[in-house]
Amino acid sequence: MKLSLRDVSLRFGGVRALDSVSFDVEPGTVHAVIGPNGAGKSSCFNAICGVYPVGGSVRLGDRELTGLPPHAIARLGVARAFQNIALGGADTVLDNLMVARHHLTRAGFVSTGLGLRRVRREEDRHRARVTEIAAFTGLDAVLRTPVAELSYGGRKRVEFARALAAEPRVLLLDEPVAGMTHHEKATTVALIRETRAVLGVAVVLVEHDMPLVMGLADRITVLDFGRVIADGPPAHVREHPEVLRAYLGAHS
Ligand SMILES: Nc1ncnc2c1ncn2[C@@H]1O[C@H](COP(=O)(O)OP(=O)(O)OP(=O)(O)O)[C@@H](O)[C@H]1O
Repeated sequence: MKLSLRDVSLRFGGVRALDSVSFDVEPGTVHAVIGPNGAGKSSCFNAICGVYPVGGSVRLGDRELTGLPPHAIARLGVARAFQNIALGGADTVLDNLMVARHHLTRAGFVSTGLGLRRVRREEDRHRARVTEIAAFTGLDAVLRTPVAELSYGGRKRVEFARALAAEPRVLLLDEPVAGMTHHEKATTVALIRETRAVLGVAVVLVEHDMPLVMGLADRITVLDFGRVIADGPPAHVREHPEVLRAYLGAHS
C-alpha cells in the first residue's frame, strides 16, 4: 500500500517547516528522508503521524490520513520508532511489545462483555505473535528482562520491535542508528533489510549517517528549508547539484 504526500505544508509562525512537500513511498521499500539540520525531516514524520494539522494530503492506499488523530493513523498501519527511547523501563520486553498491540485487541476495550476464556485466548494469540516478533528482531533471549537492564543498542532494538508489534504497513524510523556502535549499526541495517524483504513493510527513515543511507535506501527524498530539492534513487540524489549545495551550506 503506497504512502503518498501531496503538497503537504506546515508553518510555525513565520517558519515554513514544510513547504508543499510531495513524494511517494512504495510498499516494501526503504525510503530515506534526508536534509541538513532544520530542513523539515521531523516535521515530515509528524505530518504523516498526525501530530500537527497540516495543509495538503497524506494518503495510505486510498485512505486519507490528513485530519485523523494519531491513534487512528496508527490503527491504519503507520508505526513510528522514536529517536529518544520511549519505553516503560521497569517493564519487561514482553510487556512493552504487548502494549504496542493494544489497538489490535478487542478484549482491551470490551473485556467486561466477553467471557474470561475468550479474553485469555486473545491474549495468548497476541503473546504468540509478540514472541515471533521478538525472535525476528533477535530479542527472544531477553523477552522477560526489564528494558532498563538492556544496553542502549538493546533498548533501541526493543523500540524497533515495539513498532513492528503494531503490525504496520509503514514503519517510520527516526535516526535508527544514532549513538550506536559499529556492530549495533550493522545488525540494525540487517534488521531493516529483513523487515523490507520478509515482512514487506515499507520503512521510512530519517538518518544522518550518509554512507548508511546511500547503501540501504531504495529511494531518497532530500529536504532543505522545508522543500523537496531532490527525490530518487541514491545514485541520482548523490550527484544532484542542489543536494551538494545544501550539504555544503552554500545557500544562495
Ligand atoms: N514545534 C515547533 N515550533 C516552532 N518551530 C518548529 C517546531 N518544530 C520545528 N520547528 C521549526 O521547523 C523547521 C523544521 O524543523 P524540523 O525539526 O522538522 O527539522 P529537521 O530536519 O528534523 O532538523 P534536525 O535534523 O535538526 O532534527 C525548523 O526551522 C524548526 O526550527
